[in-house]
Parts: sequence; structure tokens; C-alpha cells
Amino acid sequence: MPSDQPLLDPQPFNPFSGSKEPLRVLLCENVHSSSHEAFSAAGLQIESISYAPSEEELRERLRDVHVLGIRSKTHVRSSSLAYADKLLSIGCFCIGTNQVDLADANRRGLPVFNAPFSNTRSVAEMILAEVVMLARQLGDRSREVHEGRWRKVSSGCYEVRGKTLGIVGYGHIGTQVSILAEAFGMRVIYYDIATKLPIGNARSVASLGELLANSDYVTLHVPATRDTTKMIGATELAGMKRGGYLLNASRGQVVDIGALAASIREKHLGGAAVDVYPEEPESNGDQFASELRGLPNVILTPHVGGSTEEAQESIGREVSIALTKFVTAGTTTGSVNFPPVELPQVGGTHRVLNVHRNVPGVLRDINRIVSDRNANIHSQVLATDANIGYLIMDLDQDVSADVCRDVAALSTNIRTRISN
Ligand SMILES: NC(=O)c1ccc[n+]([C@@H]2O[C@H](COP(=O)([O-])OP(=O)(O)OC[C@H]3O[C@@H](n4cnc5c(N)ncnc54)[C@H](O)[C@@H]3O)[C@@H](O)[C@H]2O)c1
Ligand SMILES: O=C(O)CC[C@@H](O)C(=O)O
Repeated sequence: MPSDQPLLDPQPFNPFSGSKEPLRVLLCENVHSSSHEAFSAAGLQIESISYAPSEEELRERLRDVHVLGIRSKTHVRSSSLAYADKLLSIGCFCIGTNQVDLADANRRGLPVFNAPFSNTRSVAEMILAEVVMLARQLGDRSREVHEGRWRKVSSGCYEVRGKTLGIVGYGHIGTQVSILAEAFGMRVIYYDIATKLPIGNARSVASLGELLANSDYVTLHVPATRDTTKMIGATELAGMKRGGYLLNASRGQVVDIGALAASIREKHLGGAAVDVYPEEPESNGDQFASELRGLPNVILTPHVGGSTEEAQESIGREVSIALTKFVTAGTTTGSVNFPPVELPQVGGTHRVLNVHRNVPGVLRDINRIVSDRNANIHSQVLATDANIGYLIMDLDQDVSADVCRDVAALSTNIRTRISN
């Protein structure tokens, strides 16, 4: 539905923001160098930093940046985007996009892209490895031997064959975990708010409570949403089997860490594997504090579920290609917060890209401007969502700058530029 809410101030008019000044990409958090190929081929200048900048640093840096690349730890809030006059788009070089204010980026005309399944398999493999490690207490045994202590024990150590794995969130990762677990001879049940096709012999259950009560291992693969925040707390942990194991490689907010630590200390749970935390350090080498440190049969990893060479290289390529396609041709296919538009360009034309408030009459106004300039529209496509309309038009080159300027002057304009 069109919204008549007052939106944000239109961005300063800069018709050739896509081609006449060198475009700059800022890559944060060690984004893989495989991303450089697509950016360089499109003539973009790359600056890389290894850490997640603070909000203040990001705000300063964004003043002069056209494309921002981040991973899971850089928070991109409205208060930073408000200063990002030159910014065209944001790439999350990962699956999760909860670190970006997607609705605000949408209202400002900034499409956000991610890599929806480039690291899926890496996470699934780590989960299966951890299931076996928890079953055999291998984390503790390894630490003891490293410390020079020989403890050859079998008490409390089990095979995983025949045990039940409960998967919460049966999406890309959950279904891959399901396949690998069955190959290990495990029984698989899953709970998802959406109806999902079971893979192999997996079986869906009707509620989270049913899943928790019937699983030896519970693994979480849900996104960070209001509903999944602390979806596993003291009550849910108490509803798990005594001696059961919890694995979380989704997002830190999903589990109440204090309740999990208590459940392990009280020996209700037999162990846990945790990869993600409510508060995560910003850089390698930073101190990490958690109530889970030092607890028995608790595997703690520093958010590395998707961190393999294969996954990072593939993510680098995938997201940089999506970003350069947007910068050079306006393509928004695959964006997580923008109407999808993709249009082959007619040769010898200029492409005008316009994001506007989605209110009645905008297309009429834009077509009138084109007609007043006696211009020929070679191709045109419009897609909308509740707040914005996104229009691509290929026009005669001699009129494109004038049309662009007039369109940008409309009161409904959010962003208008010429891509080439
Ligand atoms: N640890 C890591 O390095 C790492 C790597 C990749 C992804 N992740 C995290 O894993 C999450 C899952 O990734 P994915 O690719 O499988 O996502 P996905 O979108 O393919 O699947 C998520 C599933 O969760 C379901 N779901 C949503 N809310 C739910 C709820 N309240 N209860 C039950 N089910 C619910 C959805 O219907 C969907 O089927 C990502 O959002 C990301 O946060 C972490
Ligand atoms: O690489 C990262 O920082 C995040 C990985 C993972 O959590 C994801 O969302 O893909």
C-alpha cells in the first residue's frame, strides 16, 4: 500500500554519481579478496579494513563512500546512513542482514544485498562435527591432553547413531544439517514456522516444545527476529531431555546465555556448542567474556560457522557481482530490501535510475518530463513496495542529464542518478 508518511530529505542531486567521479568501496571485517575482481573490473576504488568500525567511525567514513561492504559485526543504523550522501548500496558479505536497518535503507533508496547460501554447507558441516564432539566430550579431552593430563574415560560418551537431532528453523542450513545427520544414522525432527518439505526421513513436529522434549540434540538455525529473540530461555531448556545438548550457530540473541550456563552447571544439559553471542568482540585479539567460559563439555567458537576458504571466496564473488551490477546497471535482483528490477540495456542509451516515494502519479510526472524533452524512452520498468517505487529508464544520451535533473526535482524523489 502506498504510504503518505513524510519520508526522508531527498539526497543532493548528482546525476552522474554512477560514472563521472571514481566510485569508492569500503570493505570492512576482512571481506575476502575475491570481491576485488568484480569491483576492479567496474573501475571501483577499494579500501579494506580488518575490523568492524564503531558507529562514529562508520559515519565519518560513509561521507565519502559509494558502496559499503560488511560482514555480521558492523552495525549500519539510520544515524550513520543519514550522513551517507554518496552511498548507493550496501553488501552484507554473509547470510544474516539483521545488522543493517533494512527499512531505513529502503526509505533512503539504498538496496542491500547478501549471499543467501554461499556458506550454508560450511555451517552444516561444523554442526555435525560438533554433534560428535559433544557426544564424545572431545573438546574437554583435547584440552586435558594439551594440558598434559591423560584421562581415558568412556562414562557419558555416546555414539550419535540412532539418536534424535531436533532442528529449529528448517531453511537452507537446517535442511543441509538434516541430510548430513541422516547420513550419520540419526533420526531427524524439525520445527519451522513455515511449512517445509521434509528431506529424506526427517519429520516435522507441531511445536517448539514437542521438538525440545523429543530431541537428544537441538540445533538452532533461525534468523534474528523479534520472535526468535531469547526463544531458548530457562523454560525451554528445562523442557529439553536431561543430558541433552544445545547447539547455536544462528544468532546470539536467540539463546538466553545466563539460562544456558545455569542449565549446564546444574547438569540438566550434557553440553552445548555455541558459535554466536549477544555481544561479540569487534576484532581478533579482543577480550571475550561469557558465563559459558570454563564450563564442562561446552564448545565455544568465535562466530566461525561460515568461515571456510570456500565459503568466503564464494561470498566475496557473489556479493561483489550483485553490487557492481546495481552500480553499473541498476539491477536489484536478490536485494533483501528492494523491489527486484533487472533490464537488459539498449545500446547507445543512458540509463536513468530513480527511487521515489510510492504515491499515485509519479510515473505520470516522470513520463511528462521525458515527453516535454522530446525524448524517446527505449525501455522502462517500474517495481514498487509499500514505501518506494524503483524505476529504470533507458533514454537518448543527449537528454538524459536534463531528464535526470527534472526527475530529481520532483517532490517525490528520493534518489536519481545516471548509471552510464
Ligand atoms: N554462525 C555462522 O557463521 C552463520 C553462518 C550463516 C548463517 N548464520 C545464521 O543462520 C541463520 C539461518 O540461516 P539460513 O540460511 O538457514 O536461513 P533461512 O532463511 O534459509 O532459514 C531460516 C528458517 O527459519 C525459519 N524460522 C524463522 N523464524 C522462526 C521461528 N520463530 N521458529 C521456527 N522457525 C523459524 C524460517 O521459516 C526458515 O525456514 C541466518 O539467519 C544467520 O543468522 C550463521
Ligand atoms: O562472516 C560473518 O561475519 C557472518 C557469518 C554468518 O553469521 C552469516 O550470517 O553468514
